[in-house]
Amino acid sequence: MVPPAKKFINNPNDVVTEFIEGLVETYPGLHYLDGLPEIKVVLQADVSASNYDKVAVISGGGSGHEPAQAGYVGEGMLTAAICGDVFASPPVDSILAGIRAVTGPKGCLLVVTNYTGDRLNFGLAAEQAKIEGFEIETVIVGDDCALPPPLGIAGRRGLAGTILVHKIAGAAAAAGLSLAEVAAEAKHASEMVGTMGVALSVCALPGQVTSDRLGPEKMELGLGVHGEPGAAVVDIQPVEVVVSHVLQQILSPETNYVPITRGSSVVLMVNGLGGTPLMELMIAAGKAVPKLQLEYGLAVDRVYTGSFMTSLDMAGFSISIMKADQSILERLDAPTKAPSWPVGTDGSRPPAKIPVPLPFRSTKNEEFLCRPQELSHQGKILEAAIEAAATVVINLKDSLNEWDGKVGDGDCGSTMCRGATAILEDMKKYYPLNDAAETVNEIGSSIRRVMGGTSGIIYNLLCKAAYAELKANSQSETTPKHWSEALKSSISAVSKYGGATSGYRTMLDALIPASKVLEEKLSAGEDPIAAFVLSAEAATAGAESTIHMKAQAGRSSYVSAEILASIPDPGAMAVAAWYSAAARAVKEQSQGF
Ligand SMILES: Nc1ncnc2c1ncn2[C@@H]1O[C@H](COP(=O)(O)OP(=O)(O)O)[C@@H](O)[C@H]1O
Ligand SMILES: O=C[C@H](O)COP(=O)(O)O
Ligand SMILES: [Mg+2]
Ligand SMILES: [Mn+2]
Repeated sequence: MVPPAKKFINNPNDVVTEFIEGLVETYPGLHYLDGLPEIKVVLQADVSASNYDKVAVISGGGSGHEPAQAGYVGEGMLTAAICGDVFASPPVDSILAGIRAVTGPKGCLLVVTNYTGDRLNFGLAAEQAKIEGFEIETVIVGDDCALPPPLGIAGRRGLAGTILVHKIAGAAAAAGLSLAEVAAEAKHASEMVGTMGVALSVCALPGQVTSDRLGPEKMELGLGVHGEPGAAVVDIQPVEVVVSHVLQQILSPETNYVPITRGSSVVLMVNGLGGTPLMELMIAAGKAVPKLQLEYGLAVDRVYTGSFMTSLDMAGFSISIMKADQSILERLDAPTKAPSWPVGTDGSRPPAKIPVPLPFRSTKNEEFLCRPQELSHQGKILEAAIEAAATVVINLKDSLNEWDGKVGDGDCGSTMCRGATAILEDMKKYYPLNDAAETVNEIGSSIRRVMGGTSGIIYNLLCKAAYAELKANSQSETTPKHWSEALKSSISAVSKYGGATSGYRTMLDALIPASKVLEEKLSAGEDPIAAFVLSAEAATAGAESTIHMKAQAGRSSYVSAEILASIPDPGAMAVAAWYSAAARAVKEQSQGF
């Protein structure tokens, strides 16, 4: 057994919480929303929703990119940062807690990196916040220039250019502008910046074994900040050659990702990915500036070199180039107290914890929900199915992480395991198991509480749609036909929001065949349990068939076909596992009667 990567950590599950604890001790101008362990929000110490007379600027995303995003919280930059687990976007409830904590009457701008998980979790949180009466605008940043168009529905990744967007939005908000004006400046900035990354090594996730995909002689060009494979693997070159290649890729007139032409003014950011010494970053910056000036005819007005948005301990860097005008330069130069923006900062002691503004489980749920004293026949079957499904997901954690490490960012198993563990705990406490619809709703709220990432929000959507369908149609008893309809409507919801369908190499490639077989067999009058078991076989076959699919959604869409060709989609394999375990459990449980 290869041991996990060596790290200065305690429990790998606690790294984000313990990072924030250290951060707020270090920078007294920052506070940590206290009270609920799942909610990891860092905010400006002196801001509360009731007294805030500026537009709040909120960002966030998966952790592992420190100092992004929490290190950019401070007057003149972000008002709050929502921290997800490592490489997994934060769940909806955390984002909502952050919005509620800092948003005043002028509203809130969400600056979101373009990842499926972030887009959907922040998107749903924005919808909910609007219902609660908040003014919300969202700007999505996708500055990656590594891959040429056409890109799948995942689009361009949000990379270090996002930090420049934060600064511009934060300065515009500090200047007293309205929400529409701040959003317009942020959107404009996001359209002016392009980024590309390179790396010598792959990052090591806390508690996981490090992959040695590159070996001693190779480097990767065009990668993101999550360790997923880059666009190309090449022999190591001198940094000067690497810099030339990166500049050419960003400024390519073919992709035309940024409207920079001879004579333009630009801002340069050379960003370390966590494991690159400042010496090497400065060498890269020193080569990039004269190339931009002499070879591309650009005026380089500002240079920022340092580690601004990392990928844990990855040895690598990215270069971002933003087309600058007077207004952008003024925003970048405006003062800020954000500790990780490269200027001085101050703050008032002592650091304190302040409570999360609103409980995320409504009091209605807390008062009225409890596990029934006596389970009905259906309740027992449901309990056995949930228990089996959750247990198998927990047991599959390492395999899912390993697959996701090859075709994604290595967190799928950890995210799924977190959800499954919460489901088992909450089920014992308060799932109303005799009511199938309400139980599905509660599974959704367990997921919403602890599970971020793409899989978190997708399962959240699945549960919401299934609940609505079951609630509308299964008044007294939930029949197999109701379940089949609920599955169909959850799949439609996931397709609607996530944009993927059959053949895109996602969990839908397990869910859709399962749903079809279930519906067909039930309509043909097949015994419902046999139909469930047959549909589980279809889920498994569907999941395995993803090995041969090109990825058109999610993070795998950045990964080359050769790498994908030997690995199944982790999300689909997870579905096959829990769905099959549930079918087996239902069969066994029913035979017991
Ligand atoms: N648009 C989408 N619709 C449905 N499922 C998706 C979509 N994008 C990705 N997925 C699923 O999510 C899984 C990855 O989950 P996870 O690792 O939690 O998220 P992330 O890739 O954001 O880190 C993939 O294996 C795939 O099955
Ligand atoms: O750190 C990663 C991103 O912010 C989260 O994206 P994801 O949830 O889609 O993996
Ligand atoms: Mg992730
Ligand atoms: Mn992942």
